[in-house]
Amino acid sequence: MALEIEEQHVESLSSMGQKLCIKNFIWCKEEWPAINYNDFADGDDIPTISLQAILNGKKGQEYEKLCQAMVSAGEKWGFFKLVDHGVAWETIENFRRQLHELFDLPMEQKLKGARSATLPLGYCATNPDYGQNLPWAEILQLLQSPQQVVAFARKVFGDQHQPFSDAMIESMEALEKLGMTIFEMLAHGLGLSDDFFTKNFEEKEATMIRVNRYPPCPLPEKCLGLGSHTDPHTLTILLQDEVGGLQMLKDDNQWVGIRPVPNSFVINIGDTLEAWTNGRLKSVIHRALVNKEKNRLSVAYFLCPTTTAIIDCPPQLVDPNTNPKKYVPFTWGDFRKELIIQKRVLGKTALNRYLISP
Ligand SMILES: O=C(O)CCC(=O)C(=O)O
Ligand SMILES: [Fe+2]
Repeated sequence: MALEIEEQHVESLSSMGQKLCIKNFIWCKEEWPAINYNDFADGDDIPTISLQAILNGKKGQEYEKLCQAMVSAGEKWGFFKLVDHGVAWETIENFRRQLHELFDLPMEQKLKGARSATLPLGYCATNPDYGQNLPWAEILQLLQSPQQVVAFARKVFGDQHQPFSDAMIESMEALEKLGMTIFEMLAHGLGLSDDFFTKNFEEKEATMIRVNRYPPCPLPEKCLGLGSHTDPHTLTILLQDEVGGLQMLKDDNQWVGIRPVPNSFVINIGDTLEAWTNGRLKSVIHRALVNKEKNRLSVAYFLCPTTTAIIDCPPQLVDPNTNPKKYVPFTWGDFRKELIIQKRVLGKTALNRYLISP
């Protein structure tokens, strides 16, 4: 019976001419999840931060408290949930609807916007770079570039591209604005000038969005939507739907599910921000599980600095005795090149090359 399942053709993730079976997606045993996609340990969840008190733009005592709370969450968990964040929920709902419509199209039509062999931008069914341990996911990656969004949408939808293009561009703009607010708050909470990070984000097109849609999977105990990894960028704003499946690895080496909350974002620190803050803010390993019944949609918005931005931790975050400088300065462009060559990042291997004493 088990073998029969493994021989089943995976239509939703097989590109044209490719015939993938479930067994192609089975991960090595060490990676098999021991807890389910919908297991959430109450009390052990990441902190929730509400921006309600500062939505009117006033920066009083409440602002100080929130900045501190954000930094503490970044230090202890590397993750937090953000509610009352100021992004109109209709914008997000419409975006999600458009994304589902895209993924619901016949494979043939989606492949009109397929990524090329050299640039990981566009649509792909699972990830062809991986060879083994294939992610059980359809993926769309695009840069924050209205021209690129429209070019992609035109390939897939032709003259009917406008609703998709508009929804994608509007959401990217809202996420960018939210990202800058978070960066200002983190800088403030760390005792840096408020624009310490944001002034390095002038090149909007450096930022990337990845949409993951995980189809129902007949063998969720042996497959993964996305294997354990850290995000190499600076900060991720993640939108997950109500299904659940995102898990993070706590410092006691236990996986914990991040319970979906309506109208919220999950924010996590990436490797580059960990280096930028000399290890104060933590980039934490996480993964996405799949399930037997439901499609799951998640959108990861990876904030990336300008190509020439120099990632160098400020002196305020270095103490020669207790916390010496951990990384040599590097540019985002240099690190990004490494990431493209390396293709699959396991742990923080790409960043390790900048460690002062590995
Ligand atoms: O699907 C999720 O919840 C996680 C996605 C993620 O970690 C990523 O795209 O980097
Ligand atoms: Fe991630």
